[in-house]
Amino acid sequence: MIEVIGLHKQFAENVLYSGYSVQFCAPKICIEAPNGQGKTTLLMMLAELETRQSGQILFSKKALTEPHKQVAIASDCIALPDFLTAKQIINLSVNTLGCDWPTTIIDGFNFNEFLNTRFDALSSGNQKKCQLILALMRDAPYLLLDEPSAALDQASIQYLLVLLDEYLIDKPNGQIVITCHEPAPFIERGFECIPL
Ligand SMILES: Nc1ncnc2c1ncn2[C@@H]1O[C@H](COP(=O)(O)OP(=O)(O)OP(=O)(O)O)[C@@H](O)[C@H]1O
Repeated sequence: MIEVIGLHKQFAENVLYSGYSVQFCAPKICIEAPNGQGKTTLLMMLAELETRQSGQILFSKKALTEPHKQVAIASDCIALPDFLTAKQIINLSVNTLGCDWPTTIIDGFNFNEFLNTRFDALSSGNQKKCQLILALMRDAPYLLLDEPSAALDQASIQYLLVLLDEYLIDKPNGQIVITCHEPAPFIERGFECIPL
């Protein structure tokens, strides 16, 4: 369970969260809220890639000790070295995090033919696939996906849904949190929708 307690977050004068508390109890959560409400910022704070002014974030009642091992996140907000090819970027994760080369996920997303394309030359859907591959290959117990279906073709959305169906099977304390403006397919697959 992920628990946010008394969160305060603002950018300059823009207060996004003031004394915000929430418990994400269901294994699969979909956060739905209008543009600009702070969904991406919340995911980034959960992954400790964005600071907060105050408040606590607990995972199974504890603060994270090794965020890069415990949490994997995919978001357009996370800048990738876009002068590298997709294969080189994936290899960075293989080498630095000790993950296996994600053959099955790359095949599932029909991404093989784009591996030698520079990230900045990929289409938006293929950039999204690359971000998802990088997060999913880490097999972390907590998986955070920021608008994972945005820009994906239908076949890839279906593949993602199957992957997410199976993701938690070997992770009894794991959780998936996504943000999504079109949550219907995720709700059909057992995601609980939570407003901010
Ligand atoms: N690094 C930053 N510096 C300043 N303001 C920021 C920064 N990151 C986000 N914001 C602001 O915080 C607010 C919330 O942004 P965020 O991206 O979290 O919203 P969101 O709910 O994910 O929106 P969307 O549905 O459009 O993706 C916006 O007003 C945004 O401009």
